[in-house]
Amino acid sequence: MASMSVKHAIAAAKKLRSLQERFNPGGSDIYPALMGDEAITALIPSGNPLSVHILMFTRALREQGTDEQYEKFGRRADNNEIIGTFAQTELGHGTYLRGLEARADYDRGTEEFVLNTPKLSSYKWWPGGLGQTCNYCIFVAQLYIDNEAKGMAMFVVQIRDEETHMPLPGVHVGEIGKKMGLNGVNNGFLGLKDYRVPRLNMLMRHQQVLPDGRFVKSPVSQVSYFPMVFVRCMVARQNSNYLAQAATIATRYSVIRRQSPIEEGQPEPKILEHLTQQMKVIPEIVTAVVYRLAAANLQNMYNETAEAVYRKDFSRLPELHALACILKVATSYDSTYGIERLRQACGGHGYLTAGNLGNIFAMAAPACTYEGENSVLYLQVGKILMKNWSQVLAGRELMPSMAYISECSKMTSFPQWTGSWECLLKAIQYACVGSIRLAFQSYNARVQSAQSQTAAVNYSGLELTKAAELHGRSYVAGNFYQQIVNSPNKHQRSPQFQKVLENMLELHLIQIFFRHLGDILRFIRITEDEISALQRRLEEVLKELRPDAVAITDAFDFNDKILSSALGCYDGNVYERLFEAALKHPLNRKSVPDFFEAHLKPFMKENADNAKKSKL
Ligand SMILES: CC(C)(COP(=O)(O)OP(=O)(O)OC[C@H]1O[C@@H](n2cnc3c(N)ncnc32)[C@H](O)[C@@H]1OP(=O)(O)O)[C@@H](O)C(=O)NCCC(=O)NCCSC(=O)/C=C/CC(=O)O
Ligand SMILES: Cc1cc2nc3c(=O)[nH]c(=O)nc-3n(C[C@H](O)[C@H](O)[C@H](O)COP(=O)(O)OP(=O)(O)OC[C@H]3O[C@@H](n4cnc5c(N)ncnc54)[C@H](O)[C@@H]3O)c2cc1C
Repeated sequence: MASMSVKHAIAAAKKLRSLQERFNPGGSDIYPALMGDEAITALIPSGNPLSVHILMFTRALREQGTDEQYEKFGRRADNNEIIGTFAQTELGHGTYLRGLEARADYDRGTEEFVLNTPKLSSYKWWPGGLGQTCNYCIFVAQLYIDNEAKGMAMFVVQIRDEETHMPLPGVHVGEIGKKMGLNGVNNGFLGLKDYRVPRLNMLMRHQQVLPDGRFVKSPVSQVSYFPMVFVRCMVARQNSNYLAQAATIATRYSVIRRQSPIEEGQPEPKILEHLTQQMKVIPEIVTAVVYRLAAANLQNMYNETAEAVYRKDFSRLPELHALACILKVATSYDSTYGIERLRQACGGHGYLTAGNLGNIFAMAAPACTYEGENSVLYLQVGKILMKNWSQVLAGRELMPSMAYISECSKMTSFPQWTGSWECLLKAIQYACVGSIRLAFQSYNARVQSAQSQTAAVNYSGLELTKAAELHGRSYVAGNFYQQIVNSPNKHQRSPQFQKVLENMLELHLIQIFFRHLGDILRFIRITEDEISALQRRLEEVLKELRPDAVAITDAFDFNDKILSSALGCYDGNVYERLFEAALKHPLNRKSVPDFFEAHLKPFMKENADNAKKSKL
């Protein structure tokens, strides 16, 4: 599987390179890299072994290396002359980066770093492509000068000979084993023993070790985390894509499959005529659209921040970090939940490999873990919200994406309930700010009672993660509302299209309202009649969107090859394709399977003989 994936990945990378040269010669590299990875990954159901090379190795060289280091390593990496990965996680540490055990000791005598993974738990473990594909990596290690720890640093390390691909002396490298999915990626392990690299192999754009061993600290230590921020932004886009693929498959299947008359004596309807089926499928279509728009917004913010960081302006890093965490978590959680719900909406055929929904789930699910495990990133955002609440209490202005927190903090009570979109959006924001206030009271009480900040974060973790989740909902719903209601290009839309968008906004806001009804009722009084009215509107808007469901998913414009699903093909010939896939199964090559003579027949004969004996 790995070699097939590498072959496909190389072919796709070549194709994309030629497309880029044709349509976007010398254009900005960020989009093709994204498109390249998404397109290659979409074409290789077992995952793209070049993904981390495209998304992290080349980017880290560009953003963390000096211009000279980019000339030496980055150009060759961008041109796929060398293939690398991002080797940060270890067998014993993934989340707590300050606990990483791999070490780089500076030898001023030879102006080299001596790299070691001192224990088994220090081995790098997980990096994509590390097992068999890569001949280089970015090796993340704790920097030591005269045995004094200086923090994390990144090193360009060649791990295999460029001609023979043999592991170099001092390198122990291989594949970590079968996974739930993405088995074409050859995630690997790497051990280094007294492995020497020249001083200039340490990426030194933001921090330096001078020849005599003097250390020049980075102006902002967190900028070394920037490669992860990029991938978090990319995950938001990638996982909304996975959800859109699953929604396309389930929608198309739901208008082909007929089952269970709604009226006695009537013909069996398409299953999408059942209201409960509409509730399973249509909200996921809308969620995919909502996250695609939010991810596009975040990507723009990343690009702007990356350019600012290049100019040594680090001011926008904290807001980008918070939003990248929020969107990476919300999109990966909601897409994996949504893909599984869509699989269940396709009955038994949803469980067939030929439907491809299981594989889409297996591709989407690890995003809840990699690039920062979701609960850990929610805690990050919870901490940031605590800091911003202190700013609110001090009357200071907040970052733009948190401005609503200041506004809501000034409200002594929630205004008269109207049920309008603005009312629903404000309700989610108001519940978020209420949660932040409660979390802050708990957190602050702990700090006041002499708990350390780290301990107070841990013991306030449930309230911090709730506040973070509601902040994510507020940001995503607010972005969708702005794009539908206040977009500058709204007048260019036909009234029919605007109506479809508004129906999607109505559905999204009502769905989020019901999903967080408990969180909202904690801070806002809403009567039973007002809630029942929203229930009616939910049923109504599902009915309104039903005729547009296929058109919206067709607009995602996934080629049948990308969907790779017998249930979701454009021509709708589901049963023919399911049967065609079944007949291709190796077990159908012979009428009598080999195991009959070898196992089944003796087993049945033995049982028959025993039965006869017991009768005698
Ligand atoms: C959990 C983390 C963030 C903890 O960071 P740490 O420095 O240990 O401590 P703090 O939480 O106190 O943070 C200090 C300070 O730094 C700010 N900050 C943290 N992260 C960032 C960031 N990325 N950008 C900007 N600022 C950041 C934080 O807000 C604090 O600011 P103050 O103002 O309060 O001082 C860290 O350990 C972490 O990120 N862990 C997760 C590790 C991870 O993401 N690993 C991914 C490995 S690569 C991978 O998975 C690849 C997958 C392949 C694929 O995608 O296919
Ligand atoms: C498919 C895949 C691809 C990957 N590719 C790469 C790669 O290319 N390069 C790379 O370097 N890494 C890669 N990783 C590793 C990934 O980044 C780590 O798995 C991730 O950072 C989590 O670290 P961990 O697995 O060590 O879990 P741990 O950090 O051990 O966490 C385990 C669990 O403990 C809990 N936990 C941990 N810390 C806290 C906390 N502070 N508060 C509360 N709970 C906590 C969480 O529930 C967490 O799920 C990949 C992982 C996967 C699954």
